[in-house]
Amino acid sequence: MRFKMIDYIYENPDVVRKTLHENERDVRALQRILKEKEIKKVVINGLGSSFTAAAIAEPLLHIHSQYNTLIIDSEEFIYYEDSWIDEKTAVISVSRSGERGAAIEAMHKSKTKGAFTIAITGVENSLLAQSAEIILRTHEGSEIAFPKTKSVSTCSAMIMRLGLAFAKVEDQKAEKRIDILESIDTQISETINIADKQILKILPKIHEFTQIFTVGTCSNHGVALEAAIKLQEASLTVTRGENTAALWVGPVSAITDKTLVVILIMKEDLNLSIDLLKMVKDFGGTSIAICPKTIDVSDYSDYVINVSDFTDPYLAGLVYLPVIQLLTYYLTIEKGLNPDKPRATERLLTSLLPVGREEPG
Ligand SMILES: O=P(O)(O)OC[C@H]1O[C@](O)(CO)[C@@H](O)[C@@H]1O
Repeated sequence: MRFKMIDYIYENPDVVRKTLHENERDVRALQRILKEKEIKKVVINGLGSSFTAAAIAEPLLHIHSQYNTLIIDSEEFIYYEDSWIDEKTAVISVSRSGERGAAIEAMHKSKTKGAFTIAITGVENSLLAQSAEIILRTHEGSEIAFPKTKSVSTCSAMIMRLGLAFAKVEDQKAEKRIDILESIDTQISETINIADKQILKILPKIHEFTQIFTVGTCSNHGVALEAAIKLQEASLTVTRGENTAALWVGPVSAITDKTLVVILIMKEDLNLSIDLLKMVKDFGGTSIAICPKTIDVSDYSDYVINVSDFTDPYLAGLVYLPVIQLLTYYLTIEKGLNPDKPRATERLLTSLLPVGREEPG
């Protein structure tokens, strides 16, 4: 049986390109508004995958945005609102559905404190969209699968674009990255085509692990966090997402022969990743390295899945993300589970949706 999730994963390149293209004018307008309002701080919040979409873009925001930036889970808004939210703050709430209580509440509270509010959402008439001053709509189209894939990519690309828009005029590197981002859909597409075949080849050997660790650095740290959400939501496999170094300094001790470690590797973290791969072997675990063909870790890793040759660590998360999505899809169906509607869907939605609201398709 073919599930919707795999089609959605294949739509990634198109919907990322469309989202960036359709919002370009609004992004430039927003750039001016933030200047006029003399904004000093930006607070980005979301829940679950919408939070990890922001986490993937976070390193880029930290190096380019001229505004002090805080990225938090919407449920943690209460800890920061007194010191971060005022009339010089832009609050960006991210929610594909636009129907998550905490993200909407963060927006309402921000408004009462005079902050400027922006929604990144896929649904134009959602509660979140209704409560924001500016809406940046993601263009993933319909996504009925409960564990989201293409909309995580569109939200992340949108936040990356904003991070670059918030750069100072003289920031030449930001200009270059805008160009790279504009054509990143081809790298995403190439990656999906390569990785899909490679995952299918190794699937019989990797589907029985009961514990998974996913790790990466820079934008791939956010991808590792997203992998933990996705793999648990869909395949029901206990998964921990970490920064590569954070797994290496201690938690690596929990690895056993039941553990699969998925390491997202770039040239910047190659040495660290090789050290970790060696440790995984010493502790009896099994590893998958996700990296471009230009990086050869076949001596250290049990399996390798390739991404396209992409060399920007701040944008790379968008290129590595579909590999995690494909891995989730195949591990889920291999277990005989339905990736579009995991068993907890109804129960979770009852507590996630505001009263009287429905999950958009
Ligand atoms: O982007 P949204 O619609 O706010 O959803 C956030 C989270 O809610 C879910 O849709 C359900 O938990 C997750 O898949 C997602 O991570």
